[in-house]
Amino acid sequence: MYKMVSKTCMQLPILDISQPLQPSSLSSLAEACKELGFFHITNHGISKDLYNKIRSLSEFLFSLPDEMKIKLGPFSSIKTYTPHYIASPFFESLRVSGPDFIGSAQSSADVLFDNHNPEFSEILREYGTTMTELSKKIVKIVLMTLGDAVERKYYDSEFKNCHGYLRIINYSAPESLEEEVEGLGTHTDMSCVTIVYQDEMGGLQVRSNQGHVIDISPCEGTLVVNVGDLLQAWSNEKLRSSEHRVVLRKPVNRFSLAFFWCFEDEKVILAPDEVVGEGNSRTYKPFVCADYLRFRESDEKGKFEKVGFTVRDFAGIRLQM
Ligand SMILES: O=C(O)CCC(=O)C(=O)O
Ligand SMILES: [Fe+2]
Repeated sequence: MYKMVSKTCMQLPILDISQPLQPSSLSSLAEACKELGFFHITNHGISKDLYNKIRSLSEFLFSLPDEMKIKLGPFSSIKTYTPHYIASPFFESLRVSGPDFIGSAQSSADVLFDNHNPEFSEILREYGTTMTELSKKIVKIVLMTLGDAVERKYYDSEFKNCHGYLRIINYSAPESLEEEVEGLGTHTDMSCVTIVYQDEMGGLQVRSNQGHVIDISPCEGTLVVNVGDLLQAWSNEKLRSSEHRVVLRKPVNRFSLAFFWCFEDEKVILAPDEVVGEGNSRTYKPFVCADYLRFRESDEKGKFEKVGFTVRDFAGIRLQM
């Protein structure tokens, strides 16, 4: 696995997602998507109040005994819960899948709560539908960074069947704080784009092209967006899916919401000629989305999105020197 060695700080572009795109924003965004694959969005429509509600209801859920939570997975039929020690000793998460966010949240809540709890599923419906709309907007804008015609020509034909799921993540507080610990190991995301609501703790880090570790510090009112493996492959690496991780530095728990926007399972991912560009070679073989997801989930090295078995290892074409 790659060792994160040196640290640098960097200001990411902040995109106002409520406004029509300005040419000046497009150029800084194009640069960010190409170099790092990370940027911030603001005026995204998720209030602090909505986040706090999800946080307090989820914290109650995560505080339940392990024998209750384990009824939600990973070895039960429902498989929405990832317990500690799969990704890291500090990490546990609950998955809520779209497009029926209400049904998905309710099916987890029904197992855990005796009495029907409509509030939990209702706020997750609100979060999920807002994220769905944001993801569509973000994909359109990211495609525009590849040229205006790319978005017009390919959004409807290639991206209209995308779907999303939310991972509610609870990082428990580390006890000893002699040095920082890894809450989530270095990985790339198996998405087209990911939208993360991180709390004020910080700790999200990304590795740049040059191998520098960059802190994605929390920035009031903004969400973090990153490009995932599916879009990296579809764009013939014109868009970058960067390795990132989460470190814990303080003896308090960290809470984040990560929303993954993905191609449909049966989609064949192949960069269009226009995106590859004349004179360039294609760097990925065509592949079926679900086959890649299975590759990541079934292979020991690919477990929980560990680096070493990513989309490049799966479908990358090694260019002859
Ligand atoms: O918790 C975070 O801030 C990021 C989580 C993440 O990278 C992931 O779930 O893929
Ligand atoms: Fe991630």
